[in-house]
Amino acid sequence: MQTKPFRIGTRGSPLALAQAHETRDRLAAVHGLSPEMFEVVILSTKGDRITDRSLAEIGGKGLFTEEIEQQLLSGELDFAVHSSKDMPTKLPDGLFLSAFLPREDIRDAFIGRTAPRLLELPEGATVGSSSLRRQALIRRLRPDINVITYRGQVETRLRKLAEGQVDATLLAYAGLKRLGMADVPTELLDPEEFPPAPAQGAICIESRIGDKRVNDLLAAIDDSRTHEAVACERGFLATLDGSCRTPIAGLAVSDGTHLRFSGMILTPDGSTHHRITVEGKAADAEALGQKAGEDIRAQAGPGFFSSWT
Ligand SMILES: NCc1[nH]cc(CCC(=O)O)c1CC(=O)O
Repeated sequence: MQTKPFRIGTRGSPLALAQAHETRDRLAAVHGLSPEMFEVVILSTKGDRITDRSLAEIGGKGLFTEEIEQQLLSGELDFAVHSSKDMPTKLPDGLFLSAFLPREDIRDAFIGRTAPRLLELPEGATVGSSSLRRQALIRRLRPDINVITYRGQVETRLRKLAEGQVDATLLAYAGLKRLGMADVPTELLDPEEFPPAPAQGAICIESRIGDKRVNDLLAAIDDSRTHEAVACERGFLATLDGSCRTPIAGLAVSDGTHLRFSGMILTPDGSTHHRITVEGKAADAEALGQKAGEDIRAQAGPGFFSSWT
């Protein structure tokens, strides 16, 4: 039997730690293991160290994952826990997303200081968000709003808001709930009008391909519906060459047999957008997402994408 603890890699933010602890607790419970059989190893990533520039400026890909993946590949870690939303669509050779926890609420939360709802903000109000998707969606609904880049951990963003640096901000409701801050939002945005980022609200586990001992352990907590939904959303993102530079939204729902995906792409100024919906077998999740990506690309035409560069 295994005697050395499994080493779990995570970032050190309160949200990352909450996610790693939830994963550890689920694994311990399902396998009847003591929590001491899991050691949570905290690593700092480039994304944690650079907080004064937007993710798009730094060049989003792998910012929150690179250091952790190196340690997975070298065998320092057995697996890593991430927000699926932060994962590049292409992983390093030898690694894969082996399991997904049951998805949290997928909605974006609006936290308003000078008005409780996005559409009620005063003319010309300032909203802080570093996400190009949120920036574009805000501008689509409220072109008068001044959107400013706004990064840092959830706690930092809420402090800046309380200090009056902005009128409002947006955060994933999932993260707030995991931090015990479910009552912070003043509005939960309708996912039809304000669709989430691909993979929002889903915790994933990354591990080595072929590491049977670890992957068997992880398979026991994999939520297959979340796994299928995120595979579809990431297929969409990958086909559109998604990085943090692109305003892309997408949400799939799987009932285990059937899957339905809706995606949206916008110009960064929110003036133009396209939507797509596809349905099919849950088993074809990734291919369905890719097809949605190809179809929306054709629908939008090449002129649309010049706004992204
Ligand atoms: N690095 C940003 C990030 N990655 C995952 C989450 C939230 C949790 C989730 O979507 O699972 C957040 C913060 C936010 O968008 O508010």
